[in-house]
Amino acid sequence: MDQIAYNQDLTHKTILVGDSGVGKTSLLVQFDQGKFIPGSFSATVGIGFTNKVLTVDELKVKLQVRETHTNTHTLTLKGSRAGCSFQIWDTAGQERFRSVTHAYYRDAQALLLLYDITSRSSFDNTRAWLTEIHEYAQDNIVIMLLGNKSDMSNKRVIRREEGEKLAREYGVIFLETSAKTGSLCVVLFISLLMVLGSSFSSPWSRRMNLQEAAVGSAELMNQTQKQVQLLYQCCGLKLIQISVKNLQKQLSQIGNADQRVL
Ligand SMILES: Nc1nc2c(ncn2[C@@H]2O[C@H](COP(=O)(O)OP(=O)(O)OP(=O)(O)O)[C@@H](O)[C@H]2O)c(=O)[nH]1
Repeated sequence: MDQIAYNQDLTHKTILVGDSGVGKTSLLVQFDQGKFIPGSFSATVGIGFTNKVLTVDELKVKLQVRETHTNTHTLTLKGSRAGCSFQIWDTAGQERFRSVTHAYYRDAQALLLLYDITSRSSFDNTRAWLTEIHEYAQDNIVIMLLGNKSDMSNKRVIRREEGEKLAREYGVIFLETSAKTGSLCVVLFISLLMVLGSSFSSPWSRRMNLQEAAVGSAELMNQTQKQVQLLYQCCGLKLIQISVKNLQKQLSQIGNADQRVL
């Protein structure tokens, strides 16, 4: 395994929050492993590491997911040339872990707030989450509101427009995702990294290539392209063009994952 040097001072932290059961862990696992594991995640026994390499604009980055205590995963992205690292923390949604979650807010640069499109209460609770976020997080934190489980259209109770409206009200980015199908999971995380990475000069802020396993059909890729454009418009960053053809080509070359479980 490559030894990748990075500067601890440039660590960017992202946290996933939202009610219990909305799919935070599933979304992170989908991004990390390109798969969906149905059923509830229980307490992780021991410590696991997964490493894999993907390419963002010719920059090789190493992903590291660290599973620690109950439902808490850390995903670390270490840029080999960028000299920075990104960590994505998955928090437990249950009330009893809330004080632990608060501690993570303080030094996070980005936050993914999830609700479940089949659960009215999880959507209603996002307002309370947002209040809490504003209380504990940094003022300039990047927030994304995510309506997860978009694959369950027959059980949908929250219309997309409701999510969009709430996001507009709070001035945050909105996307619907599915940890099951992988819909937008990859682009979501990569986009977030790009948003966070925009504070660095090249290569993070240049044109990017996506190389990941979780995105499927051409239709989804078209949708992905549109969503990325939307994200960048929302974030005030320059529009980044992603060639669907190039993306398809790269997706077919997947397979360089280096996975290890201790
Ligand atoms: N159909 C469908 N099911 C999902 C999706 N995401 C998560 N689930 C299911 O929803 C349940 C809860 O998912 P988790 O990922 O454990 O939710 P969580 O938000 O991490 O929950 P806590 O750790 O308790 O905060 C599991 O049974 C998942 O399989 C999705 O996108 N689609």
